[in-house]
Amino acid sequence: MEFDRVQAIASLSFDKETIPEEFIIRPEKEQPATTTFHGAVPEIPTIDISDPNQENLVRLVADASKEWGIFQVVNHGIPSDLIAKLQDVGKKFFELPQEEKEVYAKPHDSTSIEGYGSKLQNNPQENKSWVDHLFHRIWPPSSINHQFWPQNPPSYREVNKEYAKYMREVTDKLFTALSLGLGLEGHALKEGAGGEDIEYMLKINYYPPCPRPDLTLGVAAHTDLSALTILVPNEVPGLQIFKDGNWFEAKYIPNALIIHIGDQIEILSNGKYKAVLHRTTVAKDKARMSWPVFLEPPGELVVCPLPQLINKDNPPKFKAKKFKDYMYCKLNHLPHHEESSSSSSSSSSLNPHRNNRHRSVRSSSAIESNSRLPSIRETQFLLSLQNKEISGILQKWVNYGKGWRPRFFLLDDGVLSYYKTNGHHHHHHHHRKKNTPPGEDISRWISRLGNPIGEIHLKVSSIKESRSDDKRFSIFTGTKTLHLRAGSREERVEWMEALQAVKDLYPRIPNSGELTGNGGLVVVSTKRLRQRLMDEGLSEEAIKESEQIMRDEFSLLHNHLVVLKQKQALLVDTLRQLESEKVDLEDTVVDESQRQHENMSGLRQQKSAEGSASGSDDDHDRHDAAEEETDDEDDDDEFLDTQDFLSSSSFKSAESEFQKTPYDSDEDEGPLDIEDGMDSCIKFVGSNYPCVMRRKKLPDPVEKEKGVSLWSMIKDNIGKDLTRVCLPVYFNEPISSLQKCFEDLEYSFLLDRAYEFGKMGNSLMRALNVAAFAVSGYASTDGRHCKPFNPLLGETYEADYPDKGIRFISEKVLGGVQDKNGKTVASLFGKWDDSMHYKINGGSRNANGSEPHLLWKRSKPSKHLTRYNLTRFAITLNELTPELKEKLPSTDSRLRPDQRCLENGEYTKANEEKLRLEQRQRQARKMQERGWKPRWFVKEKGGESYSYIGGYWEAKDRGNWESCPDIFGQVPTDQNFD
Ligand SMILES: O=C(O)CCC(=O)C(=O)O
Ligand SMILES: [Fe+2]
Repeated sequence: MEFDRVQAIASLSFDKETIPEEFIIRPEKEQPATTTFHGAVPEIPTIDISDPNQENLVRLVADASKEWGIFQVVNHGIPSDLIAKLQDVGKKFFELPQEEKEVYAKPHDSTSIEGYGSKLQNNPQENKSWVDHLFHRIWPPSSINHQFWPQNPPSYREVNKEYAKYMREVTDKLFTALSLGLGLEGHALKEGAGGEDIEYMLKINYYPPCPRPDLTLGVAAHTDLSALTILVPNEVPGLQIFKDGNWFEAKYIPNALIIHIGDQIEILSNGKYKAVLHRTTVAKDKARMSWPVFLEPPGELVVCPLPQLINKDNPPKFKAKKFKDYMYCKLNHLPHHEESSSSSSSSSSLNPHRNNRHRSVRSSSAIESNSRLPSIRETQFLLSLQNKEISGILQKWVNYGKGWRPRFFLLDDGVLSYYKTNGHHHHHHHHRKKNTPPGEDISRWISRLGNPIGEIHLKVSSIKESRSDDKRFSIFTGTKTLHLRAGSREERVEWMEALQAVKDLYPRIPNSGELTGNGGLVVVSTKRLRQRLMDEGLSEEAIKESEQIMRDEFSLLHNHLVVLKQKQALLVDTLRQLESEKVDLEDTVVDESQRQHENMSGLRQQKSAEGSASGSDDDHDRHDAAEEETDDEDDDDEFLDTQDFLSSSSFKSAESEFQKTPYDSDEDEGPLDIEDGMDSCIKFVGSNYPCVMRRKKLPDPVEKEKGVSLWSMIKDNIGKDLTRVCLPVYFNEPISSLQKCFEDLEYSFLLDRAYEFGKMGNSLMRALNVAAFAVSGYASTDGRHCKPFNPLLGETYEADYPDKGIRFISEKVLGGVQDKNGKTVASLFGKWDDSMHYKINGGSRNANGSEPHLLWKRSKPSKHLTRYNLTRFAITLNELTPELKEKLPSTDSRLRPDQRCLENGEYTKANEEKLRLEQRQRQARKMQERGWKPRWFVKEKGGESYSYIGGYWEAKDRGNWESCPDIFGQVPTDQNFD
């Protein structure tokens, strides 16, 4: 118990440089060190209430209450030695031994706030406040509970009684001035707040010295739920006022009283006077204290805007509520400040506090109070928070070559900009999680970053959290998608909150579906036309006809618009897709050009060939020559990746969730672990194949991935047909399309099963398994961002998988690979990238169908995930054992050098080889014109498909590959293909 008191905690941690975690304000950007305004501070109005010029006084009080919601009063008539005594006895109380103070502790079962205590943590996310307090009423006498009035120091009671007497006088003066300031009679506000029944609740705040005043707050941002608060502080500064978007420190004026407008005056004045949003900071080696007196209506009193202030132009802004209910709601995070139903709802739709997002207000405490719905000032505060800068480093997905790169993001005024980070900037980020350089003005710091490389207007963007990775999220701007990753889950929460808060400020503009919606209904009034024609004296028949003409014309026009609208929607979709692809490419170019520039200036003489797609000047020339050579050909060369790349559907899957979590399953599970959890009735087939040991991981990369010089490549290609650009291997996975074809057979056991069921005459199960097979091929596409190598003409791939009961041979012929086509039957359900279940329900829609049965489940992801995200099965496809190497024909994908180099992580060589092979392939068309034919397949007569002519496995058995061309060889001569 004792150690719950902040004072006790402070005494323990006094020598330390830290404070307990639960006191530290999160997010960091809300800590007082970051949020306090430094510089020329506008001063809270100070008012001399002894001013005999009543009019003047009223104006000052009213102005201050409207603009600030707070002011200081001097010459208030309370003797300064009484104030000194009040402070002295309060201080002495807090200096009593802990046990003695605990005598006055607020009883646990008490519904009142009276007593000695510390702010309770309402929930674990909320931080604790660096303050202890004592509450007790001091007026009216009937409300006083003396059990909470300390007996020690002995003069405590007397001094407080005396103080209460003076308080009443000051209170009356203030209420009068405030009432007159609203054009009301002098007693109006006091009466509205309870008249002589107003309760005076004294609070003593004791803020112990704090080793880290920069990290915590005494009292978090709040408005007081009182009508008025009259406060005396000690000399240690700490009260802060929120005004015009900033937290300003209130100046300490000895002997002045600080007057806060509370929620009840805001309500009574129908919003004319504003409850002030305030908070307190703490000091490093001094105890701060304050003595607010909260003037509160009696609990049963219904508080509502004063009727005198309400008229047609001034509808009530607040609902009537008993004070005790208001207090209950505010203390318990319930809506307490709803606007009256007659007032416009537009401001509440702007209310960003609905989701209780901002901790500083969430943990607000007037009298230990917390609010869900904010007062006007709180709302302004929240709005300003959202317009405030929030910044930090996020990992941004750049492209397939570069992967994730750190970028500095800055959210300011609804725009999220991002910048390159380098050099000294990095340095800062290591220090602080939220990356604002310590002690440095953020705007100055940002100006050093240079121009942003991108800007996102949040009001038109949508944001989405990744479900599989708790650090990732994406922003879709309508034309491009940014994939981002925060440093931690908490950081993502912060970003999401900030981004969402900004978005909430802009009400959604409905997608103009009006044209297509409403069943295409366009209301055309012919009333005026009819009137006009009638005036002309036309016959009813003619009028009707005219009306019909008009309607027909409108209908045509409308249809036309609908079509246009649809076209526009299509275009926008296409644009979005293109844009996101383009942006990725552009990012690469920007990155590369910058790097190139740096290289150039650093190494003036040396032409940088580092990481370049070609290794030397010669290569460049050769490359150019090759380009020129084919420039005049109007063929659509299918061996150049650009086109495929730009339209690759794998781009779209970048938006899907990456499967990055390493699966902690046992690697040595048998090949049939996929059948775990499968119904025994369908487990019975396919398990009698031999076990073959295959590799479980790709080789470790030889080279560290370094940027391929995409710039030099693009530079060389400026003005050329984009489809002729050779893209570096970074966009590829170390698998060819032929191998990928075989990958579709990963779950071939489904076909085996279908076959078994067919044999048994169970055609339903047969169909279900075939359908599951059709779907299963898609399971491996998850997270596969790279495209397979486009096989060279004549390239082959064999897969001998006795462990699956399959032998597979493929060859690149002209024409594509036939698509698989699967139709799902009604009783089959599940997710293509996860599992399929079936339910036998006889085709009826009855709810009493059978239990769902697992038909197929995707294999567990590999433990050894690389950036290619290959499945366990895919990892085996390009494996080349020495025995196999001896037996394979020279055309096998496994022997393709660029692909092999990529798999080994020899990127430079892989790029060189890819370039070489693609140049060579440009002659493929010529080869075909000269009558080149596939080796193992023949085109079916009158059809587009090819069929196997046989002989491959036989040739393999004989080890006779004489008929196979050296398609990957070093010397490109046409003869090789003849
Ligand atoms: O300590 C102060 O100056 C202000 C305290 C306060 O705002 C409160 O207790 O409601
Ligand atoms: Fe307060």
